[in-house]
Amino acid sequence: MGAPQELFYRFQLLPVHGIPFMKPIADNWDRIETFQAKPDDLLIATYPKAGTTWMQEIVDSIMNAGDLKKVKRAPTHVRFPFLEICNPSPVPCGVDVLEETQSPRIIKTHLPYELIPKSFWEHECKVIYVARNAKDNAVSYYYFDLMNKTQPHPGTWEEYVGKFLKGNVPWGGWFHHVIGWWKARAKHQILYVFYEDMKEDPKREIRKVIRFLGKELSEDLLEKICQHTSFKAMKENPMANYSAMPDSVLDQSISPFMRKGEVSDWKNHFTVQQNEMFDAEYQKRMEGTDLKFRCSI
Ligand SMILES: Nc1ncnc2c1ncn2[C@@H]1O[C@H](COP(=O)(O)OS(=O)(=O)O)[C@@H](OP(=O)(O)O)[C@H]1O
Repeated sequence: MGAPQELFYRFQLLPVHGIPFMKPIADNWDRIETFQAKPDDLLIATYPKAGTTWMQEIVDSIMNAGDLKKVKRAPTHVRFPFLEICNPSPVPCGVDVLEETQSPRIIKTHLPYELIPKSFWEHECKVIYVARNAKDNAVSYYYFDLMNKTQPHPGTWEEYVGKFLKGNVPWGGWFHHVIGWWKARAKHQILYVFYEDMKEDPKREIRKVIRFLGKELSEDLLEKICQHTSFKAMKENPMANYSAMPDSVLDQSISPFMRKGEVSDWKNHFTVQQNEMFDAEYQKRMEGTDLKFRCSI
């Protein structure tokens, strides 16, 4: 990105239709809301830290039929424009980058369902949504907020658990996000994938993505993609591990972007009391939905 260090600081959160966003996103909301999608745009939508980068690498590997030279052409944040991201000038906003991006475009977003620009639905665009259990998602987001110098500081873990449950974090609440996109499956072409399923049987989940994209790949290529998108391979791949981002934005000496990549790491962080409080709130907020997560596999 090459932006001068002083451009980046921890942005305040401002509400957009009741959802907290970092100030540059809120300031540019009109341009994001009126973004014009194209019919062959593919959205990879997630709550932050749910497995976006992993799915991006899988989709790019499929689209390039396992040609890893092509897949390693550029870092993740260059290969996949981030729809709503906005930084102070001269760093371009996602909507500006997208205007210059050739189709078919594969677009990253963390927007909750109801804030997706309407043109995506008018063009019946496909969406791959990745969801991760709330406890591991919270732990991953906590470490990310420590190392991402543009997001509000998370405070202590104890403080952060409360903020996460209240949805007082960038892109708002986990419950609202995962349930909103779950319900949206009834109306749109959405493949809803779980991080825990990807960990349990990556080949099975990659096959689902191949089918959803209308592609056919040999078992050998499937194996190759599976290897290339393993946590170990991605952690070592400079085009997938965000090492191309300057330390002034992502300080990987605080916490690596490819941190653990596990299910159940929450058990190393939640106290018994925090876990009971979280479970009680979880039960209330998930009541009435048939959306089920696994906190261990
Ligand atoms: N290949 C693979 N396998 C398993 N896990 C993986 C993989 N790639 C990324 N990750 C883990 O996903 C977490 C980052 O989430 P996102 O990519 O959604 O982050 S972001 O929202 O785009 O910033 C972050 O999770 P934590 O390690 O728990 O923090 C990454 O390590």
